[in-house]
Amino acid sequence: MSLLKVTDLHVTYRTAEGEVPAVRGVDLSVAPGEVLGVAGESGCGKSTLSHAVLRLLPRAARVDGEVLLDGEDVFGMSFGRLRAVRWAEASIVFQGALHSLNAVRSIGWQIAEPILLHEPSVTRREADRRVGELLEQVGLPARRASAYPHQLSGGQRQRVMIALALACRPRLIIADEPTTALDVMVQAQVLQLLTGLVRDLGLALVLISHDLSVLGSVCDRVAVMYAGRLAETGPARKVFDDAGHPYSAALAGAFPRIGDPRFRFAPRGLPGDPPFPGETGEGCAFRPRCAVALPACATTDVRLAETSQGRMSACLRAGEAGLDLRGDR
Ligand SMILES: Nc1ncnc2c1ncn2[C@@H]1O[C@H](COP(=O)(O)OP(=O)(O)OP(=O)(O)O)[C@@H](O)[C@H]1O
Repeated sequence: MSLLKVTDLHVTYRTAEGEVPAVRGVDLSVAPGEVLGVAGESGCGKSTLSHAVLRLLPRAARVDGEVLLDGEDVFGMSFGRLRAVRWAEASIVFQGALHSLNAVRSIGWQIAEPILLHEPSVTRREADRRVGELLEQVGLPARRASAYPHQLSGGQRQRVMIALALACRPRLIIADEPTTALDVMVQAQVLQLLTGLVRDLGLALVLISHDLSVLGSVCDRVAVMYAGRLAETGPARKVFDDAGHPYSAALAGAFPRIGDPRFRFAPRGLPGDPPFPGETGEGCAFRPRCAVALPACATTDVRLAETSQGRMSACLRAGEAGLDLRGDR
């Protein structure tokens, strides 16, 4: 059974310039103990999707569709229930969270705060004990609780963010680009730690990143997003190694990895930019940047469909024998 189930989610921002359809019909599910990656370039709607799941969007956002958290309808919850659910059942690590720790409070104080707020029966002493345990779980000595954020390295602060996300023992964690500010080695360590904890504790994790190679190595499944829709979903490693959509193929080739024979010469990069929401036009939104587009792609609105067991793609050419979806760019 899914812990998180998103069905036909649409999010449109109302702005002075008009409507911005940021998410256009997304279906996702995540099971306990599973790590789902959501990949895509900036502006594809990843953050909007993750904020919609916990109803954290601004008032100007119109939301349609259904989000079930452990079977409970998130959009139908009272505000009281919603407050109880955030942190305690689902927590989110925001993009740029590394800089959002309070500079004048010890990290122990900051981790204890949500515990004391959400669990009124917990005493200060019990909260401090849990803070120590949480720090050790993320590989920091319990005595570091008295440290201030400036006394920690970027990687250590990121571990604190993970301890914070785990503080109220949620069943779902959403992490939006949690390690982008870190160097590659520390990034890998922190993601291994986060995904390891999630699997050991039987939680569900939605990990958002523009870097498909990172997701390919730490996630169970990935969903690749383009222009507010899913372009492809499938087992993470398979999508990275053998993409079933030209956009995933381009993303997989866009980030060099040492030792990977695909990058013997140079990463291929991806020319152009994603379309502005609302300016996707007719046909496939990726078509103007696609190296293998056919004339039919200009008029056919291809929806996500199964291409093989456990894999789905929204490309007319998916599954065509012998075709390299990266094309001859
Ligand atoms: N509050 C808002 N009002 C209007 N448009 C918005 C708002 N927030 C986001 N958008 C637009 O919605 C689209 C999707 O943005 P979103 O932040 O969800 O994408 P993203 O893939 O997470 O990118 P990034 O990694 O840069 O955050 C973008 O075109 C963005 O400009």
